[in-house]
Amino acid sequence: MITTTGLTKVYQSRGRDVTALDGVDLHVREGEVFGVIGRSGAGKSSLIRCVNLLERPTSGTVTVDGVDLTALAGRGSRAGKELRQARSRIGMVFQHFNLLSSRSVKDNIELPLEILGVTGAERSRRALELLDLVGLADKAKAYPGQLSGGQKQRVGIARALAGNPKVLLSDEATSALDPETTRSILQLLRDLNQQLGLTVLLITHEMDVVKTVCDSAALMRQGRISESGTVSELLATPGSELAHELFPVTGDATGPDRTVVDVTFHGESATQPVISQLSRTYNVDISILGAAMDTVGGKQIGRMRIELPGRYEDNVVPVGFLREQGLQVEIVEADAPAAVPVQSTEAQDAVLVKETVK
Ligand SMILES: Nc1ncnc2c1ncn2[C@@H]1O[C@H](COP(=O)(O)OP(=O)(O)OP(=O)(O)O)[C@@H](O)[C@H]1O
Repeated sequence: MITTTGLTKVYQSRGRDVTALDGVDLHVREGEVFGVIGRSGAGKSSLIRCVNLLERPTSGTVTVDGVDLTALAGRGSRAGKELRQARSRIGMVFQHFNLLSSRSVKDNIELPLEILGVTGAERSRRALELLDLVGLADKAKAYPGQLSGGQKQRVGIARALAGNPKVLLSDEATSALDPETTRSILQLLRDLNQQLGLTVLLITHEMDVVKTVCDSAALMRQGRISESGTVSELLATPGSELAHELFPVTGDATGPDRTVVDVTFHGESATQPVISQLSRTYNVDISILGAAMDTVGGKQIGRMRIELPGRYEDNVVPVGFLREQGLQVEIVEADAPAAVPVQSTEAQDAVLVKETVK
């Protein structure tokens, strides 16, 4: 639904170039909630603003629902109209809501429809329908100043949906809200995604947002996407930073000559009693050093750090058993908190582990 290729944005600031986006390739599938996470200054806002051409990319392309927006930009007044039409199929929600304080809630929602030239009666019908959809049917006549932050954001979301968009862009939509209101707004985005088949691209600096609502995620750093994929793919990627942030586990070996293993459970494997099977099959005592279990997109996913007696060389077979159960397995280096990715074959395992585990 959204594809960017080689997206680059260079700002001119006080006579020097600031590269905010440095060749971003992004692929957001139809109907998914896709989160881009990164620290302040990573380029997230630039990315989302380039996706709907609020900001003109320096180079690269943006395609939304099959339309190359970058080709429409800058082609004079006719192309401007095409671009405006394409943009009306992309809703945007802002961190600080951007509501007009002098207009009622209903009139705020009608604004984009006015710009699109929709008739008064139709505008009114649509605004009331949208207010109902976001749970604010009784606030049509209220003014933004009379609403809570969460209610303002609901109005912002209703306004973003006025043009019947297929895509919703969310620029830190919950950053100004308290945790409980954040949850309710994320739930609303999820409901809209499912009810309307809406594709949602959101940017955030909060891992909890990704965990709560996203099907897929990308990590952004210094204007680049350093990793991306569905949550399941990320969890299955050895050494994935996002996976570790989503499911942090800690715990040190209880002594020398121990094998510490991070095991990730998702899908079917999450409900199988693999640890007790492992213990019984190989007559090995297993200690749990740390664990994080959660539900993501309705699926149970989790990560556990376990310890087996003996060095890795003594545990190649039990570790292989875990892999055969469909689990993602990473051997943890003795002194480092982060897991060391282990390659697929046992021979590679041994080499890598010898290099990293003393
Ligand atoms: N209009 C601008 N002019 C000059 N530099 C800019 C402009 N907008 C952004 N930048 C710079 O581009 C880089 C990326 O900024 P951007 O706002 O996209 O990051 P971000 O990840 O959204 O950060 P934040 O969460 O703090 O908004 C930063 O170095 C920023 O200072």
